[in-house]
Amino acid sequence: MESSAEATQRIARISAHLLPPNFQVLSFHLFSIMEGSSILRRADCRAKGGAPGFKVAILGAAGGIGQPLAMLMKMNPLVSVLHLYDVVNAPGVTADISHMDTGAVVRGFLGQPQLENALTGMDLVIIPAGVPRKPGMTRDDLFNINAGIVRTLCEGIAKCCPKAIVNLISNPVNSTVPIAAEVFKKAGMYDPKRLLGVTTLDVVRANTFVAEVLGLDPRQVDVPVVGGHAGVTILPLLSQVKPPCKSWTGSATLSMAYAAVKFADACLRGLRGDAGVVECAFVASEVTELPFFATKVRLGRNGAEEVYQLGPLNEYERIGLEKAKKELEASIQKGVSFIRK
Ligand SMILES: NC(=O)C1=CN([C@@H]2O[C@H](COP(=O)(O)OP(=O)(O)OC[C@H]3O[C@@H](n4cnc5c(N)ncnc54)[C@H](O)[C@@H]3O)[C@@H](O)[C@H]2O)C=CC1
Ligand SMILES: O=C([O-])CC(=O)C(=O)O
Repeated sequence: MESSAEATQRIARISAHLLPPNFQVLSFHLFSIMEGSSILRRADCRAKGGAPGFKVAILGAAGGIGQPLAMLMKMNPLVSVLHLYDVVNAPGVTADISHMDTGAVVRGFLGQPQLENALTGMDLVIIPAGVPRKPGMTRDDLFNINAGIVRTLCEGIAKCCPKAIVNLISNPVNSTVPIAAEVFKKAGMYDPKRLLGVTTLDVVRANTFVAEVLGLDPRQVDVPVVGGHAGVTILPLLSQVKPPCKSWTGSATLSMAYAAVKFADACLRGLRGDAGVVECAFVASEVTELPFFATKVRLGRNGAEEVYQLGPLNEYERIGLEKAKKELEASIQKGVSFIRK
């Protein structure tokens, strides 16, 4: 099989035939630099021609969600710099993604000693780091491992990019968001608008399933999903589905990466100043008596600039809401106590 070095030389030879003579020298020069250099050098080469845009870091970038998420963010025209951090395999994933001929410059960061460099200067930090569920586990079973991981990563954010918008994917989201909030409070930089638990997968799923039942294009369906992101706390408001209607395993990685990108893109459009960017997210909230709750939020230059009320609920949804709040309260408290203990 052709090695990557051989492939690079072959592409260089072909390009040289296709390019005008003055570009041929440049082409060989560039390819020899690329082949002999480190991953970081490759990224720096491209940085000179990099597109304007936002700086985004993915923490846990080598995982089941992290890899497709990194690929999709590399394709996002709003991203100029993409930092890929993980405790394993970050260089390999970075090398692979960096060969995509899109505008964003990609840089890889491996292990705790490189966390601060990964985070410095970032506008948006997306966190899919941590262990996923295995069959038979609840999301809360992940708490013991993921709570510590999220704490460490958020301490890094507090130090290196305190103004960044944070999209938290690691489960259990109902507890990891309160953990992040407590870490940020301790560091004296907590801004509730900038911390968002990603519940987009619930919306994406609800849109897809409802569209299937109604025979519609899922892109035309909008199901608000409120509450939180676990069991009974996930409350789709089917009475508020748009367009209005009369009737009605392992852990996700690819659809979650899609959902994470949909949400991150909305955050970046908000940062850019676009009007009317609205998504569901698990945020600090006064919509119920609980300190955090997932509802529709309007995303702007400062993050979640407006948190929307629930709107009218039917009887079924009101009962669901009470169940959701009970479980959510315990999960939030568990996260808060983890840091305050
Ligand atoms: N919010 C949501 O809707 C969803 C959340 N999830 C959650 O996302 C998380 C990740 O899931 P997968 O990607 O499938 O898991 P995975 O195990 O495939 O990937 C996790 C990655 O995190 C890395 N990691 C572990 N400790 C780290 C640390 N201290 N710093 C940086 N990276 C670290 C691992 O090396 C691995 O590459 C899980 O907690 C899962 O439950 C999954 C699906 C949906
Ligand atoms: O179920 C899991 O463990 C992963 C997750 O949050 C989801 O797929 O909604």
